[in-house]
Amino acid sequence: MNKQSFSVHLTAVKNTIKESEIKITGSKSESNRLLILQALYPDILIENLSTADDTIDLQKILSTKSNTYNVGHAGTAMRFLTAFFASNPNSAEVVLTGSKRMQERPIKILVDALKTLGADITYLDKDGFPPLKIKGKNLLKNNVNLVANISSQYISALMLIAPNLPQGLEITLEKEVTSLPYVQMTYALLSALGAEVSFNQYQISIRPLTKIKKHHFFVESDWSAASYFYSLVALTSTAKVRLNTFKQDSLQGDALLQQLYEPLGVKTKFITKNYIELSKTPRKLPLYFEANLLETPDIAQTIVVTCLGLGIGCKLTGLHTLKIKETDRLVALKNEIEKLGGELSLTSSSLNLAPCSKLNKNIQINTYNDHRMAMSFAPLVLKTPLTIKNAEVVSKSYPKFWDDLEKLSISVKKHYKNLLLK
Ligand SMILES: O=C(O)C1=C[C@@H](OP(=O)(O)O)[C@@H](O)[C@H](O)C1
Ligand SMILES: C=C(OP(=O)(O)O)C(=O)O
Repeated sequence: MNKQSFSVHLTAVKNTIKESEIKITGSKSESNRLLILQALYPDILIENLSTADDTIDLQKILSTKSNTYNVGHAGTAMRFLTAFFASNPNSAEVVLTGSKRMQERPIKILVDALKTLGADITYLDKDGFPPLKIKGKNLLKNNVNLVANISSQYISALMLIAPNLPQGLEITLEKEVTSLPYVQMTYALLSALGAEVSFNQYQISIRPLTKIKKHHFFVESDWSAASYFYSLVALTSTAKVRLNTFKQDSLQGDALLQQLYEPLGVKTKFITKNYIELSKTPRKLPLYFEANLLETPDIAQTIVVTCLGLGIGCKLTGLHTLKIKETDRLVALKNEIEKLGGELSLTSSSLNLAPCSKLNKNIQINTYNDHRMAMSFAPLVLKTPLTIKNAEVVSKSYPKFWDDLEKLSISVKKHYKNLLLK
């Protein structure tokens, strides 16, 4: 996990990228769900698994025997493994921990729910936060209430273990469900596997499953990763980028990019069953772009930075989960946008960007251990040269990001401490 740190200096011909084709890695959300399901039902075969650190680390943990496991920055791995270890009566006592930031990301709602079902979990440091000590048990109770407005990952974590529980599971959700498409993704994967599952607004019911129906799963590529190419195309004057492997009936909420970026001048076309082509359409931009991203929180940074580059205003709501992600993303955005000359005002669940006609030059962007801070600011290179610090953070979800950017004829110069390598 100790990667060598580097910054990247980005330059490009103004408003221009080369027409190109990019193979985006598998969805980390689909991959991480399928890895947990595969650990429960070993006959599952997975194709196009994500190469994200979050997925590779989860895969290693699931295939290694140890007393202590470290998930690094991976929220899904932390939440899914807590439920997995707690419900596995054959698992020895384990300690589950993560990065310094992971130890500040709340997990109490999930731990309380698992304890209600009979789990044996203790906090090793601060109450409500990792690290956790978990002793695996047979969870015999089969109904639980869960607060649903903080992180959908708690819901998915319980759903993933449910078909393997002796009595299945009934979950009653309280408060408005946040990041709903991720719960629907979990539901869809369980149904495809053959589980008897129902999901009616606040009630989820999953029956025990012994014999799976579907064995072979192909992971669609990651729409959140595709968002950076939407931003690049929006910031060019004319461009075409082809991305694969995507599906028209995606399980990923971030496929909404196709509609969200239309008013920002990006057209999406499925040119074959699995290839999309993004192209720039000449159109009058709105003065203000507005959207509620309650269901698609991971693309908030991409969108606000696109609007900054386009010189238009932006009002995004539904962002209350951003402050408990890899960093407080609202504060991080404000700091970096203001360095560039933009003006961003925040509430605890929304942001408002004022139209900005000119960006400051040669700014160094801090990334706060957040892959999405690095990747969302990179497209601004089409407007002004800039440096992204600690650029290695992208490997959390998209290790080849900087290589793929070079395919578009963007110059990416890596600076390792005192060494200039490329
Ligand atoms: O279940 C998942 O795969 C995810 C759910 C979302 O988290 P929240 O439900 O905490 O918003 C999302 O932000 C994260 O990147 C991946
Ligand atoms: C929030 C994210 O991931 P996680 O919560 O799984 O760490 C993300 O990838 O943007």
